[in-house]
Order: sequence, then C-alpha cells, then structure tokens
Amino acid sequence: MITTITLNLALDKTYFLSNFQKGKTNRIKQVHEEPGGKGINVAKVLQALGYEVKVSGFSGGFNGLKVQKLLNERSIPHRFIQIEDESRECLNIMADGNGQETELLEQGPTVHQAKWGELCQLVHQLASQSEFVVLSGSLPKGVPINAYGQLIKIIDHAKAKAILDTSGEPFQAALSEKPFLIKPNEPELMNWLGKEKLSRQEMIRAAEKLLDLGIPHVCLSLGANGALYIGEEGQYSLTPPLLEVKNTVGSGDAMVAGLTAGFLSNLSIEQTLKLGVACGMSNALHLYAGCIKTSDIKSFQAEIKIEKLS
Ligand SMILES: Nc1ncnc2c1ncn2[C@@H]1O[C@H](COP(=O)(O)OP(=O)(O)O)[C@@H](O)[C@H]1O
Ligand SMILES: O=P(O)(O)OC[C@H]1O[C@](O)(COP(=O)(O)O)[C@@H](O)[C@@H]1O
Repeated sequence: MITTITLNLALDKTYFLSNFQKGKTNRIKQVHEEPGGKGINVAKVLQALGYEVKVSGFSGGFNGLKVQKLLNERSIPHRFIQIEDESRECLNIMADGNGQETELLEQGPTVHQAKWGELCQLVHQLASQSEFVVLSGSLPKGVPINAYGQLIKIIDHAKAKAILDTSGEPFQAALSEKPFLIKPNEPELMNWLGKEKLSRQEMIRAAEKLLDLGIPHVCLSLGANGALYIGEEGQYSLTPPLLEVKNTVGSGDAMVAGLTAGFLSNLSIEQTLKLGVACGMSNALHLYAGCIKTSDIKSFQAEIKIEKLS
C-alpha cells in the first residue's frame, strides 16, 4: 500500500472565465471543485494506475468535510486528524481569453501542538502498513518547520520509504533525514540554492549535491522540458514530445505518483522515469489536477526521449 500525507489539505476550485483582468471586475462562467492538496492529487493518480492507496493529514471545517465527501465519491480511503480551524481553498483561474493559469493558494489553518502529536502517531501506524509514504506540499501554521524531517524518521522506523515533494524551508529542513526520493521543480531548486537562474549543468551539480547528502534518488521536473534524474542508478535526461496542454496544475503530483508506482512495482529505472514523465504529461492534458487517462500512459512512454548522461 502507498500512503500519501497532505498536511495542508485543499479544496481546489477552478474558475473558468473568458478573460482575467487584474484590477477589474471578473465574472466567472463555471466553477469546478476537486479534492486537493498535493498528496491528494498523488493519491488520485495512483488510484487511477491501479494501486492501493490511503490518504491522511489534517482536515478541518466545511472545506475538510467537502474534501472527505469528494474522496468518498471516488472510493479513496482516508484517515484524517480533525482540527478546529478551517482547511484552505486554493483557486486556479483559467482564462481562455489569455490562455494563462493563475493559482491563488491560501496559507491554510493553524494546527495545535497536541494535534501534531496525534498526526505523528497516525503516520507511524499507516507507515507500518505501507511500502511507501509520500509527503507532499506546504505546511499549515503551527506544525514544526522540520515536520517532514520528523515524519521521515517515523517512516524509516516503520520500515517504509519516504518520498518528499515540498519547497522552501520545510524542504531544506527535511534533507538531513535522507528521504528515498525528492522531486523538486526548477523554481524549488533555485529557491534552495538562492539563485534566480540555473543552467542545465548547474541543475545537475545541484542534484549531485543532494545525492551527496545521502538522498538516493533526485528527480528534477522541468515542465515542458521534461525531467533530469540524478541518483544511485545513474543520470538520465527525459524529454517529452510537444503537447497542447490544457492545465499543468498537478503535473508535478502526477509525476510523483508515477515514480512511486514504478519503484513499488520494481520497474527498471528507465521505465520508472518514463512512467513519471508520462503521468505528468497526461495530467497536463486534463483540466483538473490529479486527473490522468491510463490508456494514454503506454503510448506516451513510447514517445518520451530518454538519454543516459552517465
Ligand atoms: N507543457 C508540458 N509538456 C509536456 N509535459 C509536461 C508539461 N508540463 C508538465 N509536464 C510533465 O509533468 C512533469 C511535472 O511538471 P512540472 O511543471 O515540472 O511540475 P510541478 O507541477 O511540480 O511544477 C514534467 O516533468 C513533465 O513530464
Ligand atoms: O501545498 P502547496 O504547496 O500550497 O500546494 C497546493 C496546491 O498544489 C497543487 O497540488 C498543484 O501542485 P503542482 O502543480 O506543483 O503539482 C494544487 O492542486 C494545490 O492546491
């Protein structure tokens, strides 16, 4: 089983409108709601790929209940720690007039210390029943900045493998606990290095630095440019074909799901990386985060160019 942890759950709302104009009144044509937050998206993709998943994290208020209802409708099992504060809403504005996606991500609720203790106990329990535990997304207020580091220790003790996809300080603080795999995107890597631009060579060197810290698998996601893998199984570059994308929100999460699935199924590293890239691609062809079409995955895998760098 794979457990995904979403500490900062989200009711993901997509607003469709003809043209989004900053500083003007904008009227929404259509609204769509999805259960969200990065770990939830990972679970949706894993379920579509046919894997047994469970989701956990903190859930609060009306938005938390709504997410749980939407998970029930999809038969995705969940076990959340209930909190008093309201879980957040995240907005994705899709304007067909200017073809751009704009994301507005709320900071999220405040979690009290006692609830953090309860969550740690629950993660231990779930990790004991899982091969992999995926830790994704931002932290709500009130949890320790090294929350993911603490959870990785717990997951290690339970003999499961931790996969980490987060950014900023929570990312930096967790690295010393050596997660099994990390998947930073380009902005996240630049943020870690305190740089505003990175050449391909600099990205490879940064990933090698992460490998030196003892992280066995580093997969850098590069949007339309594909991905770079630097890890104990070598160095690879993956390039997807040109796509007419609909919405790339959630592509990183879909990629994490594909990579986790590949490792769990003991696929070769080449097949695992292609599965990750193919899931990211399929997500980008759908309007909503965490949606893929399994029938596309095989054909995409054949179209992805993979090059062994060393
Ligand atoms: N425009 C695109 N064309 C083709 N593949 C894409 C595109 N955007 C994303 N993907 C796929 O999804 C993966 C993750 O996307 P990325 O945008 O890097 O992640 P994140 O959502 O974390 O920023 C990419 O590595 C790639 O495989
Ligand atoms: O926890 P964070 O980092 O605030 O991110 C939350 C948001 O990220 C998303 O999962 C999309 O993430 P990616 O595009 O990076 O895969 C949204 O669905 C969600 O609302």
